[in-house]
Amino acid sequence: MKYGFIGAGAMGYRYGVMMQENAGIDVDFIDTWEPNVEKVREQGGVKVARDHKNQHIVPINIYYPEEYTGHPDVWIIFKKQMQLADELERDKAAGIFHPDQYAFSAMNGMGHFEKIEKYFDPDKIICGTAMIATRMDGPADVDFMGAENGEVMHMAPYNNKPADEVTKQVFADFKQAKLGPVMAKEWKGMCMSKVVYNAVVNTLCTMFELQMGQFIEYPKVPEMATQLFNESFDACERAGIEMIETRQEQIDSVTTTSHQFKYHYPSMYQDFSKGRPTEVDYINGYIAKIGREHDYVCRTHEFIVNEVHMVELMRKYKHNN
Ligand SMILES: NC(=O)C1=CN([C@@H]2O[C@H](COP(=O)(O)OP(=O)(O)OC[C@H]3O[C@@H](n4cnc5c(N)ncnc54)[C@H](OP(=O)(O)O)[C@@H]3O)[C@@H](O)[C@H]2O)C=CC1
Ligand SMILES: CC(C)(CO)C(=O)C(=O)O
Repeated sequence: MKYGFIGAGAMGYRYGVMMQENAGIDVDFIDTWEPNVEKVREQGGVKVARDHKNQHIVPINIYYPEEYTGHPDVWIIFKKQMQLADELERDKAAGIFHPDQYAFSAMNGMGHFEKIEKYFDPDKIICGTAMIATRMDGPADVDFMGAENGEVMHMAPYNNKPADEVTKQVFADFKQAKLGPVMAKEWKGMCMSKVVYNAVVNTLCTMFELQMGQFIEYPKVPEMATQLFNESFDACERAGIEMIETRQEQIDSVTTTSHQFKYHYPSMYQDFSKGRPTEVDYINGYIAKIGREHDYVCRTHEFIVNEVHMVELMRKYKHNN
C-alpha cells in the first residue's frame, strides 16, 4: 500500500522514514511548514540521527498540499492538536483527500478524531498511540530517541469493530517497519491510557525544562505520578472508560520510559521552548473536563493546566531577557 503523511514533523518523519527504510514502503510527505519543506529540498532529504548518533540524510518525497497529485491508500496524520483543524481544511481545499482513503493518527491528547471524522469515513479511521520518542531539532532535522527495536505503539479501529483487511495490512506494514504495533480492542481506553501518561511526563518535564532522564532523578516522581494517575483513573472510571493498563503499570512505566528515553524532551517541551502554545488543554485539560462532566473534580490536573499556561506566559519575561 502507499502512504501519505500529513505533517512532516518529528513523528511524521519517524514513521515515514522507518516505513521507507525498514519496509521499503512507498511514502509521500505533505507539509505546510515552509522552512521544513525548503530545507528538505536544499539538503536533498531529511537529516536523521538516533540518540544523537549516526546523523545522515534520507532522501524523501515532500510536497505542499497544493502541489500534490498522488493518491495514497492511507494518510498518516501527525500534527500538533492546535494545528490540526487548519491543516485539514487546507488539505481538503487542495483536493488531496478522496473517499476511498483511510486515515491513521497517533497524536497525543484527545479531540483529533472528531476533527478527522469531518473528512474521512468513520469506518476508515484507525486510532493509534505511540510510546515512541522523537526530537525535532530544527527544520528537516530529526533525532529518533531510544534504542532500535524499542518502539511500541497501539492501534484500534475507530468503529471498535474487528480490524478489516486494510487495517490488518497497516498493522503488517508497521510491524515490518519495526514500529512495534499492538492491536487493541477499543480505541478510547487505548488513547486515554496514553493521555494519562502524557499528563504526568509531558507537563512536569516541560515546566521544569527537564529531559526525561533528568526528571526521573527526582526520587519523588513515582509519588507525584501516583497522585496524578489516581485522579485520572478515578475520572475515567466514572466516565466508563476502560484503560488498557492498570494504575500500577502506568506508574511503573514513568520510570522505565524515562530511563529508556533519557535524552528526550517530551514533545510539549519542544513547543514550549520554541515559544508556541502547548497541548496541555488536550491532555490534562481533557482529563479534568471528563472529571467535571461526571461530577468529579480533578484538582491536581486543573492546577497543572493553569501552571503550564503560566509558564507559557512566563516565557515572555524570561526567554527574552
Ligand atoms: N515528538 C514525540 O516524541 C511524540 C509526539 N507525539 C504527538 O504527535 C503529534 C505531532 O507531534 P510532533 O511530531 O512532535 O510535532 P512536530 O514535529 O510536527 O511539530 C513541528 C511543528 O512545530 C513548528 N516549529 C516551528 N519551528 C520549529 C523548530 N525550529 N523546530 C521544530 N518545530 C518547529 C512548526 O509549526 P508552525 O509552522 O505552526 O510553527 C512545525 O509544523 C502531537 O500530537 C504530539 O503530541 C506523540 C508521541 C511522541
Ligand atoms: C515520547 C513520549 C512518550 C514522552 O512523553 C511522548 O509522548 C512525547 O514526547 O510527547
